[in-house]
Amino acid sequence: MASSRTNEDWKRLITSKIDRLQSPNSESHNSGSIESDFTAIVSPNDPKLPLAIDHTLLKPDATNEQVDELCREARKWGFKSCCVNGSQVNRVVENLRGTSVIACAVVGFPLGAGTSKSKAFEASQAIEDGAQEVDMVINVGALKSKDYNLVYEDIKAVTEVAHISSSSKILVKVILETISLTNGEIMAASYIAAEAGADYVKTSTGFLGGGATEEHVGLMRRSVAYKDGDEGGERRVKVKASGGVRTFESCVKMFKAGAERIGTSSGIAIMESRRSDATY
Ligand SMILES: O=C[C@H](O)COP(=O)(O)O
Repeated sequence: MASSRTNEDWKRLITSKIDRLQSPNSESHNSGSIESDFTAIVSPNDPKLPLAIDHTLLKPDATNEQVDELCREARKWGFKSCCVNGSQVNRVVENLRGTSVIACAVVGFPLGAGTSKSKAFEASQAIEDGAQEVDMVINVGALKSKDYNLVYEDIKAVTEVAHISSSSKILVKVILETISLTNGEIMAASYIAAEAGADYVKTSTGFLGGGATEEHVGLMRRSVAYKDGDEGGERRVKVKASGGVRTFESCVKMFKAGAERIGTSSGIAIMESRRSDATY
């Protein structure tokens, strides 16, 4: 269903949202408790750690053998998912059959500049192939043009496919590409994603350098906090930190800032820090 909001409506809503978030005395400023299943993790030996990690291989020249290895590693360590490009979803699903590790597919990746219809189709194909989570890139150019309705419809095209058309609910993570955005744009994009039914807002593709920062994760967390409690007290929109998260210490920082999922191509290095049994 098309949004009944115009770009002017969105501008008003976003301005009021940002004003509330920036006001030190407002309820919104203090909302968005960062307590989660993962904030208490102080050791890489904590069994919850791998459940927060999307084990990721998104480079364009990834071979079948590398995808198989990714799945072997995910099974060994018990990661939450293997995150891959669409053409590899079938292979990942076959590799992970009978395990608790799920397949996650990226959509509109890494630029996010294609059409909403193509993103929706890509998502539906990935879901048909067995993906249980979909990570889509927003239309960054539309956001910067303040074409908020396009940004919303673009996300909605994917959340509708994932939440309505499939028999089991597929989670949608919305990649903002924070390195390209101002703080105001991060708040606006987080708010629009939450309104469009996102399950997570995610920082980065990892393709533009930079990546997740504690500041951006915290800002995203606060921007979507207004949705908390909508569904039986469950936190409604979560934050995934991705791009440049290479160490256990970095994971801990992201959890403390409000992330409840980490996307990383360094999952093995992170898990192998178990040897030291360090606490932070
Ligand atoms: O979605 C996850 C990112 O692409 C991973 O980025 P990374 O290679 O910097 O860990």
